[in-house]
Amino acid sequence: MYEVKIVSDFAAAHNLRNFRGRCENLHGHNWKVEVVVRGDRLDDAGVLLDFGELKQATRDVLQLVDHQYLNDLPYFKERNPSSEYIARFLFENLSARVNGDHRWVHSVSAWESKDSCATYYGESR
Ligand SMILES: Nc1nc2c(c(=O)[nH]1)N=C([C@H](O)[C@H](O)COP(=O)(O)OP(=O)(O)OP(=O)(O)O)CN2
Ligand SMILES: [Zn+2]
Repeated sequence: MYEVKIVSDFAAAHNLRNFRGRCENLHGHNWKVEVVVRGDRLDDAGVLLDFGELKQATRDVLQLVDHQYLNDLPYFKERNPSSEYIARFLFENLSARVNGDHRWVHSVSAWESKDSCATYYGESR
């Protein structure tokens, strides 16, 4: 099994509904995002997935959330824009772009601060 990982980031505002305390108020974070892709076969160049391609796919997906008020996005109308659900949103959108027969998005981690992170792994693999 092979694994590649890239990191990226985005900035956004949110507030957490039904959350006890100050996070119910409008505020923002600079999220750091880690994307892990796994697979069992390398291409003719000996790579699982070009880092550049993965970074570009990640940037494309991050455009959906960067500098947005996350609560306004349809995905977060019924789900709180917690780091857990943000990681899941990114995972689902990236999987649609990156997954193939021999490689798949394994996890997406959303670091809300330098010491707090949530990770989504998906359900099928
Ligand atoms: N599991 C999760 N816990 C929390 C989330 C989350 O997405 N998943 N989000 C928040 C809020 O976004 C909040 O903005 C975090 O605020 P902060 O004050 O930084 O949180 P802490 O209390 O952990 O900060 P310390 O200053 O380090 O105590 C909260 N929780
Ligand atoms: Zn927050």
